[in-house]
Amino acid sequence: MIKKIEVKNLYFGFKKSEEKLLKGIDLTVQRGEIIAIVGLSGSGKSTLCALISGVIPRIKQGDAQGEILIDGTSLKELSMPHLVKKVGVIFQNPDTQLFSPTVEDEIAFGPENFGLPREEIGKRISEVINKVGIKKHRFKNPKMLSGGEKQLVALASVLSLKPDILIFDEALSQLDLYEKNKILDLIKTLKAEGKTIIMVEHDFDNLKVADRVMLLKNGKLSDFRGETL
Ligand SMILES: Nc1ncnc2c1ncn2[C@@H]1O[C@H](COP(=O)(O)OP(=O)(O)OP(=O)(O)O)[C@@H](O)[C@H]1O
Repeated sequence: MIKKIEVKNLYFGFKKSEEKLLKGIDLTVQRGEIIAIVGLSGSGKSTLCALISGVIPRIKQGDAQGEILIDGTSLKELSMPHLVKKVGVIFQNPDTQLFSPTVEDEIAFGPENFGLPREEIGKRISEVINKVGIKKHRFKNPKMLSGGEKQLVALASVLSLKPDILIFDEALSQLDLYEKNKILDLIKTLKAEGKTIIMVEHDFDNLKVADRVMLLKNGKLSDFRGETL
C-alpha cells in the first residue's frame, strides 16, 4: 500500500493564455485517509482529480506546474500501467467507463490487460462482485442496467485491479439511498484495508465518512468549515 499522496504548489490551466483554474494547490493525503473535496460547479474538482490520477496530461492536455508525488515519486516518472494499478477512478457518468458485453467481462477487462492468470481473474471477479453486491447482474449487459447499477459495475471493475488509491468523482450521485449507504459502508471498509480515498461530493450527507473535507474555491484548496461554497 502507498503511504501518502502529496500535491505541491500545483497550478493548472487548460490553456496557457487563460487565467489558471488551480492556483497553488497543496494537499497531503495519508494512507487510509478519506478526503472529501467540495466546491461549486466548475471550480476544478474533477480537473484536480484528473491531475492526481494522471489523466492530465496523459489523456487530456493542459498547462501544469508544481508536483504530484506518490510516496515521494513524481507522477511524471510513473508509467501509465503502473499508475492505472495504483489509482482507480470512478466517474459521475458510468457510461464513460463501461464497454464490455457482460458485467463479468467488464470486471475482467483490467486484470486481463495486465495478463493475470485465469484463476486469479476468476477469484477477483467473485470477490468484487460480492463486495459491491452485484452478483445478480454478473452475466447481464451493463448497458441494460440502471444508472445506479452501472455505477456499481464501474466501481467493481476499478476494484478488480486492487488500486491503493481510489478517487470517487461524484460517483455516488446516481445511486439510490440504499445503494449509496452500501457504498459509503464499502468506502469505510476500503479505508480499513488501508486504501486512500478522495471523494468529490455535492451531496453533503456523504461527507460523514470523510476524515477531512476540503473546499476548492478560486483555485485554492482549504479546510472546509461549513461556510458558503
Ligand atoms: N478539457 C477541457 N478543456 C477546457 N476546459 C475544460 C476542460 N475540462 C473542463 N474544463 C473547464 O474547466 C472548469 C473546471 O471543470 P471541472 O470539471 O474540473 O469542475 P468541477 O468543479 O469538477 O465541476 P462539477 O462540480 O460541475 O463537476 C470548467 O469551467 C470546465 O468547463
